[in-house]
Amino acid sequence: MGRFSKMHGLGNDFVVIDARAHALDMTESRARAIADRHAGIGCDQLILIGNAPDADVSMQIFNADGSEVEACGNATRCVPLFVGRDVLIRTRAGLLDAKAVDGGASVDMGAPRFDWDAIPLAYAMDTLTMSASWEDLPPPAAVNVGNPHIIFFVEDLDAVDTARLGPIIETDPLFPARVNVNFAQVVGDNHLRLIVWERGAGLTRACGTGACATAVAAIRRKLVSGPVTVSLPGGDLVIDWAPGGTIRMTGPATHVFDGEADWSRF
Ligand SMILES: N[C@H](CCC[C@H](N)C(=O)O)C(=O)O
Repeated sequence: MGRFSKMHGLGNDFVVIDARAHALDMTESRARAIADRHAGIGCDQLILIGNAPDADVSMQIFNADGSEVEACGNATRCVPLFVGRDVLIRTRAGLLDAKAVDGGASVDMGAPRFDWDAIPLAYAMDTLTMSASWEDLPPPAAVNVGNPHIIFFVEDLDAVDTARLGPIIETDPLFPARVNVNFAQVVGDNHLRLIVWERGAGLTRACGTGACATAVAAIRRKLVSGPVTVSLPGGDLVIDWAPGGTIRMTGPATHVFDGEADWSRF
């Protein structure tokens, strides 16, 4: 039997497994089965905490569709709560410094990348205002914050059919690794509203890396100035970034319950 913790960041929910003492072979199909909300435990992402030679812990991230990915902002904020102290985390996107703050955590998410081949895109293009369009959406921006994001700034977020447009854009051939799709509305000099169709998970109640990417793109386009409050369906995150620097994300982290499971059954 193996223990797990059910946790979330603003309703973006996770099954967190401590694999430091007993390694667990996680495959796409096993991750998908665990994440299944009807036949499994249910989560947007599955998080495996392990050992790392150059950090306090390692973190592996699997989307609900089983795909292993580079970064997850909301889960990163849960790690200090899960481990019980501030931690340096080794991820596929690099080393992340996560410190517990009242009710959550503050994380240095590293520096954003903007080159077309760092997003990645299938061919060269300006990523501040892309020469690509989908239906009547405005020209987007693209940012890599460890994982790939495209950001549309719209006049009326409630008028956008995010559930229909999200999967179309996520799987567009312009994105060889697929993409997380961010729909944002500027609501103040330091305030954005955001809805995210996540690669490999669909519409979630919050996306930490999406909030980072969207705040960075808005600052680059001079639509807002930092620190930026990003209001997602599940609640608010505060993102601070200045050109040339790293991104600081601060927000809640919640432990819901612990459980036990026989992983061989998945
Ligand atoms: N769906 C993302 C991973 C989870 C990101 C999100 N849950 C967050 O809080 O950053 C991807 O495929 O890159």
